[in-house]
Amino acid sequence: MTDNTIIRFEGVTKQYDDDPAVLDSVSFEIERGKFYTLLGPSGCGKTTILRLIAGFTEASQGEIYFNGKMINHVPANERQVNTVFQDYALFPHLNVFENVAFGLRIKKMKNAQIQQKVKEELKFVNLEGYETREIKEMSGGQRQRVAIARAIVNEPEVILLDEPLSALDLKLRTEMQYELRELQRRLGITFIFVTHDQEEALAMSDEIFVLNKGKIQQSGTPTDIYDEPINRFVADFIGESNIVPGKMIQDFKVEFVGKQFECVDRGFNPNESVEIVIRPEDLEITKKDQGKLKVRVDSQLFRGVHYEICCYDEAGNEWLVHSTKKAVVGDEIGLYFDPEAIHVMRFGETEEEFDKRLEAYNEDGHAN
Ligand SMILES: Nc1ncnc2c1ncn2[C@@H]1O[C@H](COP(=O)(O)OP(=O)(O)OP(=O)(O)O)[C@@H](O)[C@H]1O
Repeated sequence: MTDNTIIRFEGVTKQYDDDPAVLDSVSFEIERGKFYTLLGPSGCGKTTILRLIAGFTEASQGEIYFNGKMINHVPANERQVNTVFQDYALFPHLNVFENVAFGLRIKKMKNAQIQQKVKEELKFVNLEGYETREIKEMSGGQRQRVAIARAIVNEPEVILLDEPLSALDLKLRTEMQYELRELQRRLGITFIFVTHDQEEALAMSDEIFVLNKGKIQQSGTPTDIYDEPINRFVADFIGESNIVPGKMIQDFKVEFVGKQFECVDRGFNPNESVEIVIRPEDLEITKKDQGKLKVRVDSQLFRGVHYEICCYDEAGNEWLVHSTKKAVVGDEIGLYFDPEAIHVMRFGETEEEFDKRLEAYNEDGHAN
């Protein structure tokens, strides 16, 4: 734990009745002032983590700390957190000003002070002049900003955001991603953001926790997680991946599709079975005899920036390639990749073991 830790989960389990645990002994730390994202498929437990932090539900086991103090039994209204919900949960019968002022009125703040604070926050989220507007007269993006103003007016130490952008269309969603990130930087407070959209998570976060089935699969910066996924689930969930079975012959030598390749990984047992990941953008198309692998082009789609080319090797593995070069469906072509493009994953490795192996590897001067 560092001095900068604001929230800490220690072996937190959440279980309803006799059902399987929704969260299964989850431990993590959240540092002050950073943008965190909880990322994972529907039902993996993201919202449950937010609800536990906010105090809307209690842990079945384990401890939750806020600023070093155990808060398992502290009621929601005494916690220094505010939540922005997916549907914003604005009050439709109150105008913009009163929606933002709501929390301050409950705290019985003086009217003059409320006027000043609400005005300030509305300016902060670019809604100056909208004070008397009805909520139904506001667009999706504007409602979003009202919800954020309502959360920050209480000066919480942490803001929890539960899929706040999911109701917006793609263009507005992208705009709001920039806006939210910028807002977090200006405010300097901790944001914990929930999404099942991996691109959104990669674009916005300082740190990502990837969840599946009630467990944190991997935590790290967007580049850590993209470049060094810990297992098949993470590799598949974060971006598109080619994943094939392989064998680690010895340090820096791996075998897959019946061939041996130079790689940059080490620390495995000789001939250990592994899984290999190569990202589609790390594969280059060559003439059929000039690549490291021979494949047949099965289909091709133009995606604007690149072609998405689907190929199969002789063993029947699918290879997805992102290339600015066009291929011909039915042709045999070669695929070239650098040793650094090969990422080797160990079966059943825990995050701790994975981090240790990576650390040892980086200390040896093989940092990438
Ligand atoms: N009150 C409850 N009683 C029983 N089961 C619940 C309750 N609340 C949530 N669950 C279950 O807990 C699991 C995790 O739910 P949670 O809302 O945390 O998932 P999520 O990752 O946020 O999913 P989504 O992206 O769909 O919102 C789900 O299987 C859900 O059905």
